[in-house]
Amino acid sequence: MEVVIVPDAKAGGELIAEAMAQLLRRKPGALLGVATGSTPLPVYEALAAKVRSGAVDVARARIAQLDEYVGLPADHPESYRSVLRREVLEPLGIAMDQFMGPDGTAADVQGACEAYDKALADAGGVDLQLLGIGTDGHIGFNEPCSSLASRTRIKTLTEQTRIDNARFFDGEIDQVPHHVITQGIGTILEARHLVLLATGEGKADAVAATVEGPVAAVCPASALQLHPHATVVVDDAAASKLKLADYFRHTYANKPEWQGI
Ligand SMILES: N[C@@H]1[C@@H](O)[C@H](O)[C@@H](COP(=O)(O)O)O[C@@H]1O
Repeated sequence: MEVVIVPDAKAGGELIAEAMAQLLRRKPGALLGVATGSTPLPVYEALAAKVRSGAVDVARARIAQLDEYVGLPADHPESYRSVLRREVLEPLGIAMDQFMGPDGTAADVQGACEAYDKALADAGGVDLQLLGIGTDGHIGFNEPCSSLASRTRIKTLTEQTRIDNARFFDGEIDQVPHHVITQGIGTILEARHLVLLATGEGKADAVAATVEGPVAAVCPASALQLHPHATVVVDDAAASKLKLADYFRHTYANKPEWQGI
């Protein structure tokens, strides 16, 4: 696992957008796994700026969704499909037919989950999966004690996650669905490169448990320790509880040859 400590969210966004741009230059049809939440927004803004300036071409890029609420109509403004259309696809100029995600409105939810895992595999797998992290250490919507081998499936949100996400529903927790579909941890671990971005002091405990704690289902993000190419990008505030912060800073500053993350 590589830990990169950046001064602020904007620098983290730029670093990850550049990694995505390098991937797309090598592999124009790459499948990018994207996350929702506030944290990844600087990544999408930096990548859109690169598209506008001609630094990268996303004409053949494909986008895969990480998770979705169950029961919200697909055109609900806070369905993750709508959020990603607004925050990723439209700014990048990527058409919906280059987008894939689980169907949160399916009558057969388990069938939709299995179909999504198959669709990801049939698409050749995710090349780079961007992840945020919940205050309880969740990735996607894999809440604490999710199996580290889990596949895409239905999950029940914790009260804390519903409180955290109520801000997207006019501050009303009752509007936040209880159930979600999420790529499983085993599914996420199949992506070729995992990039987790965490910013702000509120994520410091979760980041410390992810990076320096044991691999344990109680902190689902700690599963990144099992992945051969995982990059954790954190700002100073989110890094504030890392015991090895000085080592991580020193290592990154002295990378012998800059090869991206
Ligand atoms: N399912 C999403 C996660 O993918 C995201 O990482 C998390 C943190 O969001 P934020 O970045 O807004 O803190 O929120 C939701 O639970």
